[in-house]
Amino acid sequence: MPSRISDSFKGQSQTRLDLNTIKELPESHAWTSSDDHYPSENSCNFESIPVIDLDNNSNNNVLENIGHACKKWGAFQIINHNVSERLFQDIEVAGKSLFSLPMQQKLKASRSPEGVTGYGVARISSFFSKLMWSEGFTIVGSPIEHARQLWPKDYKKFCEVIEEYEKEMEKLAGRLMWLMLGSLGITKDDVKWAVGAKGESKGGCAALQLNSYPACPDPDRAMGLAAHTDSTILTILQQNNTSGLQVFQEGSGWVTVPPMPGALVVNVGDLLHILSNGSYPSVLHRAVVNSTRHRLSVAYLYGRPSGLKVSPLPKLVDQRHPPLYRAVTWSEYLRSKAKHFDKALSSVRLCVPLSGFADAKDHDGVQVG
Ligand SMILES: O=C(O)CCC(=O)C(=O)O
Ligand SMILES: [Fe+2]
Repeated sequence: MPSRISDSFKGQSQTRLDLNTIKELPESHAWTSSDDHYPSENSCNFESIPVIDLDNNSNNNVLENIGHACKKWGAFQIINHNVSERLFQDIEVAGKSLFSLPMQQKLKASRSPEGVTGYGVARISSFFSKLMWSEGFTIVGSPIEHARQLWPKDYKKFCEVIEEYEKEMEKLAGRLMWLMLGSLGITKDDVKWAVGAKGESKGGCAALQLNSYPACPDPDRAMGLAAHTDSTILTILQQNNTSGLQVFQEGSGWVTVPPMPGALVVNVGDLLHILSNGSYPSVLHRAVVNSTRHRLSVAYLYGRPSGLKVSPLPKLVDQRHPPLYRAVTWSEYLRSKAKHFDKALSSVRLCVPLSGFADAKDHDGVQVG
């Protein structure tokens, strides 16, 4: 078992296999039905996560809809979020230009064994015996260092797009956090650490994760990204008009989140589950692959400055609702995740709610990333 978060990033050499050119699924990537959450396990498509219109002028009840979605699903899609279609196109072009580079070039920007950023296999790979059908690139802040290694003469456009995308996502993530907390009756007065001296939202700490899933010769036996929850407050995902994301719902199993042009997927992460004192489930999700289309996804992973403690918000705690988790800093939680993986939440848990979890389940026993 790895003991530090960086340990879970190891395994760079496996990325030398170029998934874009392989014609037959190698044994190393062939999941078997004895694996937890086998890729072709039944998925249900009747009902999926709600779509919420963020347009301030529309008459819908945004707070109520968001609260309901967070409690029932831990995820929802948003439209009218004010992020331009042009920026979606730009980030897609930037991601595709990165992943279509020759393998030798991509490896120049490899995540180092101690590092967090750069090119490599899925961060959760070390917890599984089979490899995943994907490659990724993680960015925190400016990507300039790695971009220079990838395109020594021509890295500026990539950096500009990434930085613009990060800026837009930071604004949107702050807005979403207050909406998600707001529907629990939490205001800025209740969360002093998230508000600056002038009442503005203090920026969180975030990472941008580009994921590439090449078309796969045997998609029923391959896994794009195995089941996990995010160690974030919330995640905002763009899934480039190609289906692949699935969320787990007790009773329904794996539910496909259909791509909608221009929409973004928002999901609750482990830190918001803790802040909400268990009211919001941090949804278990995964990405499956297909035989014809390359899929790119862009995840904005929104957390907290690493030294700040996160604990159940006092307003959500009373005699009938004792605090379910102890206070943890983001960095402490990430270390716990790297070590305990699917048991990270229970490693900081104080007790189980009297009524059981509001969410589908406690995540013990399933893979969490
Ligand atoms: O590609 C997807 O649909 C999911 C990506 C994801 O879950 C992640 O990057 O954490
Ligand atoms: Fe995720």
